Amino acid sequence: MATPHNNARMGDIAKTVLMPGDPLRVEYIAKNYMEDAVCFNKVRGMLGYTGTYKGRKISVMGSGMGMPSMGIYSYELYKMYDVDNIIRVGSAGAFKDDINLKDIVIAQAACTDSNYMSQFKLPGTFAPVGDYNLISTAAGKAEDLGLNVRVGNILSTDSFYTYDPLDNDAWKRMGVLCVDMEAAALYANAAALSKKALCMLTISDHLYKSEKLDAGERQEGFNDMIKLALEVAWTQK
Ligand SMILES: O=P(O)(O)O[C@H]1O[C@H](CO)[C@@H](O)[C@H]1O
Ligand SMILES: O=c1cc[nH]c(=O)[nH]1
Repeated sequence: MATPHNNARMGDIAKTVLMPGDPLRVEYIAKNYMEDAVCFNKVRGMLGYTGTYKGRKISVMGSGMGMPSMGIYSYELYKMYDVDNIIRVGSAGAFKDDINLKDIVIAQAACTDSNYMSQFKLPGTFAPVGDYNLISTAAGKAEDLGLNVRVGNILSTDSFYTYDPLDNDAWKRMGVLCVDMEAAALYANAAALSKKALCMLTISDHLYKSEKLDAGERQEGFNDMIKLALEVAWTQK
């Protein structure tokens, strides 16, 4: 049962899917961390692989960039392919001064400047939150692996380039740790479809220190986060 964006058949995709924005990060994870990885999707270059990690079936698929793209791919995985858990493994720009390049942030919740939530027709403001079980499992596994992670509030924005730097200042003042472009849509879809989601991010840019990773480091420099996400995925049935 293919969709307009995914060629996989029912059963090709595991119950837990790791989801980076970049499809080349998908290939990197499949080839370096999974055994017997088989490609289930190439439509639009949005690669998807299923393989095993420590004997457990796990998939990895790209989301593309931005809330509409994450909205499509996560909806189809949850609704059409009966996926239970999506773990986003993304990159982010840091707001807080005590966060540095390559640090890992676990998104407890995701604020947004996007109109994505309007489709749910709520009589107020929705707070997109990660699944508590996945968050606490990730925090515990990070400790086991000796990784120093931050758990907190993030921003999912529609605009990578900010015309008014004061916008970032306002989020920073509210204790928001960093910015990505997809977590809020993922958390909202999980809530709407009674599924589970977690977003973890490696800091690729610091928006107040003018520091950034290059394209190669963005594609392949996220090994600690990938290991952490796989360890969390491994705990899920
Ligand atoms: O590295 P990924 O997972 O794509 O995440 C971040 O990088 C992209 C912007 O460069 C956006 O998708 C943002 O959320
Ligand atoms: O969304 C993102 C991702 C990485 N760096 C940023 O500044 N923003």
